[in-house]
Amino acid sequence: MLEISNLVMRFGGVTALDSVGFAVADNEICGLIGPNGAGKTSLFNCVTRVYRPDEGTVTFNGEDLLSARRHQIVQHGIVRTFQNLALFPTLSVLENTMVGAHSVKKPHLIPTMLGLPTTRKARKAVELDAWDLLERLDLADLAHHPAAGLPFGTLKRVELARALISRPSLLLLDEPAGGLTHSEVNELGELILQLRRDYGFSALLVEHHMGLVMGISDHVVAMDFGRVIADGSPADVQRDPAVAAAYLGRAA
Ligand SMILES: Nc1ncnc2c1ncn2[C@@H]1O[C@H](COP(=O)(O)OP(=O)(O)OP(=O)(O)O)[C@@H](O)[C@H]1O
Repeated sequence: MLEISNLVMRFGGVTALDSVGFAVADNEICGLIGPNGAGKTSLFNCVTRVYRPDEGTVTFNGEDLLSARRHQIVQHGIVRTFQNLALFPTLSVLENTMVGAHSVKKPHLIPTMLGLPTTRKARKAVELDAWDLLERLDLADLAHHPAAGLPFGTLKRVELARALISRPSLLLLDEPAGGLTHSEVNELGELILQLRRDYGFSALLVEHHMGLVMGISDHVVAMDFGRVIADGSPADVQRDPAVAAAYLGRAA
């Protein structure tokens, strides 16, 4: 589904990505790990067209993603969540969820939310869909609560709802476990697996929490200094001496 090949990204003298290549299959959760500075965020930013790589190709279902513009990525069925969340604090949980539908099929939704005229029927359909997701994510009781003031773990679920309303075929999850407690991380892992069963998507999961990555990934790619140093099953990558050396090297 997603194929990354020979990707090179340089920032002045720093080579953030050095001939990176790997693939994510349909309906697969692919964990992307590596110590700080390994190049994970740069890779995410190339796939979502925030950055334009210097060399290499990224294709999604056979289509060249690098020729797409940044705002077109979502139309390819690719949606990303953010490490530090990217919700609108004054909008309600329901409205934040509905915003996710805007960029794909309903470009008129934002004017609706701002009180400008648009088709009421279209808004209603998106709202019903949002309610379904909120029920599914145990957020329905908070639907009219503003995002501001809600616990971090709850906001992470709101972000998932917003990502899923566009029914992505590829979800890019940027450190979803960051800031969560141990039990919240376990619940999040279960939730991601359940949501994949219910909605069907592939995911590329950048994560430092090894328990989560190894627990839910079908396949793990490890990076260090901009290169892929291991690519295989969670068990194989965990046992790989190059991976252990990369983490120990950084810790020393
Ligand atoms: N915009 C930028 N300008 C200059 N250098 C950058 C930029 N973005 C990343 N880099 C450099 O590229 C390398 C890879 O960084 P990147 O953020 O992709 O790593 P990472 O694996 O996501 O790290 P972390 O786990 O800490 O988020 C690092 O050396 C970093 O300093």
